[in-house]
Amino acid sequence: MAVRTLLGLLRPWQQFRTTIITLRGKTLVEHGCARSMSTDTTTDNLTLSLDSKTGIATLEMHRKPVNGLNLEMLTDLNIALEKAENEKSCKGLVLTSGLPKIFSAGLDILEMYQPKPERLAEFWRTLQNMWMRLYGSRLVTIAAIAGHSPAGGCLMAMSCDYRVMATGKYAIGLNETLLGIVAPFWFRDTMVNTIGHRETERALQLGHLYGADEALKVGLVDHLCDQEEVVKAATEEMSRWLKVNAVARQLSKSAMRQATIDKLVVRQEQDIEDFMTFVQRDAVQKALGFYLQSLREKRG
Ligand SMILES: CCCCCCCCC/C=C/C(=O)SCCNC(=O)CCNC(=O)[C@H](O)C(C)(C)COP(=O)(O)OP(=O)(O)OC[C@H]1O[C@@H](n2cnc3c(N)ncnc32)[C@H](O)[C@@H]1OP(=O)(O)O
Repeated sequence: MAVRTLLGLLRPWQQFRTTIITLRGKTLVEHGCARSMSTDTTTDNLTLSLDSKTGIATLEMHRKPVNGLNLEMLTDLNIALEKAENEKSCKGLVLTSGLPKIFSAGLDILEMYQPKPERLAEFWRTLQNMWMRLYGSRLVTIAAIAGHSPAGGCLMAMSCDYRVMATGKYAIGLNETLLGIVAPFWFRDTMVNTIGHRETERALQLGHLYGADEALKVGLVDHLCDQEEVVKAATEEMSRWLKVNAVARQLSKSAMRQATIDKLVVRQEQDIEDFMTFVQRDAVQKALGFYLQSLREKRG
């Protein structure tokens, strides 16, 4: 009972580790690595490694074919982010992809199409927790985007402190309306905080996917470079951020972001209910089915 009361005082994402272990009984494959201070972490979906000299961790997503965010991938992301956060020597995190031409295709649509209600709720809660953890991280977070980054992929990138994107034919943005769905309020808030109200309003209604040049112009990304240079450029930028007094920087970040996170904290359960009601509507299921079909047909 005492433990329960104590857990109740913690923020949802602080409770997460306990939840994962209790609900999913999931353990990660861990192995020592010469580069890391303690251990590196590899799962089917990602690798987390820490450079002990610089204090910079790299979180590389590699869930084939497109880094679609399903429940297991989101769970791994939460565990990896918590691990980096808790490692005292870790100061910054580069979020990137090990797959060619893809940062992340966003949410795995199969999680939302013909879903099982229990899993659907857990999926959404795990996504909420991942966003709160990443957006509110004490670490300097930089997204190294060397590929497409629609919807949930764009959310992850926007949740970082800085974005480096590859020049080329890649697209980034919140394209939910193209699927016949609606970006939830905390996706929208994150975009407003990144590129401003008017540009977000336009982008959301149109489901606009920005090319790299246009994304730079509106401030959706901060720097462009060649595909091969993306991680290097992110790491170089990181060293500039790490020169700033960490406490002052963290307090400034929190002053800018905490109110946005708190909006979801107080509405987390309602948001899960809203999501479940919306996604299970016949019209939405139909639209998702058409969209999946169009993706498959594109391949021929
Ligand atoms: C009130 C509150 C309300 C709340 C209401 C609900 C709010 C929900 C918010 C939603 C957020 C989201 O992120 S929704 C997800 C949005 N994501 C997208 O629209 C991306 C769709 N994908 C693409 O555009 C492309 O795949 C892209 C990423 C550019 C890569 O193109 P490529 O040519 O390299 O690859 P493809 O051949 O297209 O894809 C390879 C395979 O991966 C599959 N695939 C691609 N993206 C996928 C995806 N997101 N989920 C599942 N599967 C996907 C394809 O079907 C193919 O499957 P096979 O043919 O079987 O091999």
